[in-house]
Amino acid sequence: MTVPKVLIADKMSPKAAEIFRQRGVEVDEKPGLSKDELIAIIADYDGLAVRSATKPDADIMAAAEKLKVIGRAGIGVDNVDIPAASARGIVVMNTPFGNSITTAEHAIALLFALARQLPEADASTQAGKWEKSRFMGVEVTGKTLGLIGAGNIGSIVASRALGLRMKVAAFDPFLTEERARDLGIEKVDLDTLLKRADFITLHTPLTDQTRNILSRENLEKTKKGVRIVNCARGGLIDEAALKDLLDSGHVAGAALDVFTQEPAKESPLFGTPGFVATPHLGASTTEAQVNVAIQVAEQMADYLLTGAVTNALNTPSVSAEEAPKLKPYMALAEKLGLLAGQLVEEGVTRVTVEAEGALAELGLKPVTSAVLAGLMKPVSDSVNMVNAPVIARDRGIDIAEVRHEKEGDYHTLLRVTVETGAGTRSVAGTLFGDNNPRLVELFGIGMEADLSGTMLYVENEDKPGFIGAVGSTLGKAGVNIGTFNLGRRGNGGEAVMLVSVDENISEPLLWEICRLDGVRDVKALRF
Ligand SMILES: NC(=O)c1ccc[n+]([C@@H]2O[C@H](COP(=O)([O-])OP(=O)(O)OC[C@H]3O[C@@H](n4cnc5c(N)ncnc54)[C@H](O)[C@@H]3O)[C@@H](O)[C@H]2O)c1
Ligand SMILES: O=C(O)CC[C@@H](O)C(=O)O
Repeated sequence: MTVPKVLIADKMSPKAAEIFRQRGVEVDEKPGLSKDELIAIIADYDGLAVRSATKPDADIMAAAEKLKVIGRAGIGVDNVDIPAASARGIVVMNTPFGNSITTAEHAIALLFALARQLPEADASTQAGKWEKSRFMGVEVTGKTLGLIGAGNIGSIVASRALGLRMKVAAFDPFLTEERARDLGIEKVDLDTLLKRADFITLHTPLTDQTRNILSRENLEKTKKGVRIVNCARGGLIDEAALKDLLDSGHVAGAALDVFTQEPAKESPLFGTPGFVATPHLGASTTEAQVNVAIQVAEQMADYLLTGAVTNALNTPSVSAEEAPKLKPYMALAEKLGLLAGQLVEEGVTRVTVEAEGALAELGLKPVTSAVLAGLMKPVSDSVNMVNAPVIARDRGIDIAEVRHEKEGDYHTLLRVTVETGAGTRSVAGTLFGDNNPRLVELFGIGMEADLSGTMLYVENEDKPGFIGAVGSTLGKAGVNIGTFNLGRRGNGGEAVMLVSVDENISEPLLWEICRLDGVRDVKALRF
């Protein structure tokens, strides 16, 4: 096995490089590369670790021939083109909890900075002005904090605000009444929040639904004298409207850690009374940076070395404990998918993945991804486990997963059923000795086969002399037989054979077999 190689492309705690080396992953640290410089070297790397400065886009990924994983040491992945990564089979992971406390603390720090005008008071005092009467503040105790987004960071902010004896009203469409009760906060709609809040803090990702959530219209609906904090993402607030409302005195204060354009080297907001700015410092504490560096390096090393997937945004998670157990099933799943994909002739409309026995106790999502990757391999060169579910969905293929806790004839079984306009066909396999994938059922006919190399598939009427005829046709063509695997639905009924051969099967040879008496279908398969 070759040693995987990772590039750390942004400034990161040295802990990340230390962990990669300890885990046996080669690592280069090159923060501050331009896009062109990154494109020039990225082909060498299996992993790319970034914060927010590097923006892995489709151009960078097109040059990244070996890249398997992009790790974001942080939460927001808006700097990574996830669809482009998925299309190339690159796993994108983040570290969703490593900097949450730190960012929540920054939001609280900004809340106090606004309540007591700390930056302006500091500048004035250090300028020798001693303007005691200019800086009249407000207490936060008893005030209402309007929380937009009550996920990881929002709920930490809520708990800190409750500790400060604030009341917390949250707008988050995914917040349940039960969770709100557990957090000790009130779930409200956005208009109620805007009307009631003395302070507003934003903790949502930037999406089509949240972009401009504090639009001019919504800012105008806020309570006069409101103070606003944004430690989440630029783009959530209309910055021009915020400037106007600060100027008019409707908004008493606003603190932004994040901006629509970053780095924000200039802004109409700069210098506005009541405005406080920090340069995207939400996650910038020693503790948080060590946390995210350790997490991203561990997760990327796990994936590159063992296949374990944690906190991926474009592929299902596989724990380090499950990864070795799932590995042989993934091989079985891909082979069964590949078999089904080569045997169906019409567009697939539905795929059902059924697990029986031991497999039913494991996570099925990665197994389904492997089935789909195998299924679509005959029609796509670039399909893999990461992009297969996306491609399948884009093609309108309906996917179902079924678990049967009860063991059947085998201690573990994977069945793949494929529906097309021409009907439904299913194949099933098991693991021999816990490790060796074997086909055990083909279109409902019991048959054992090791799916590997080149194989001849023949569907025929069960009649005497047929097997000999196939054998001698292959022999005459100089094709050596490895194994002969047979199955039939009953004496004289439908029969199938899978013959592994040492040479390629030419088109004329296929035609010759096709012309044998009783043949219904013939195919050359590759595994
Ligand atoms: N300033 C920084 O340095 C910094 C640091 C860390 C995280 N962040 C940003 O903070 C944000 C929140 O992080 P998190 O870890 O709490 O994320 P999270 O996913 O745990 O929480 C986000 C919450 O937003 C809610 N949400 C989604 N759409 C919404 C909508 N239309 N209206 C209201 N709520 C909506 C979700 O339901 C979820 O509860 C992310 O954008 C992240 O990038 C910034
Ligand atoms: O890396 C950083 O400094 C910012 C991280 C932050 O924006 C995040 O989304 O985690």
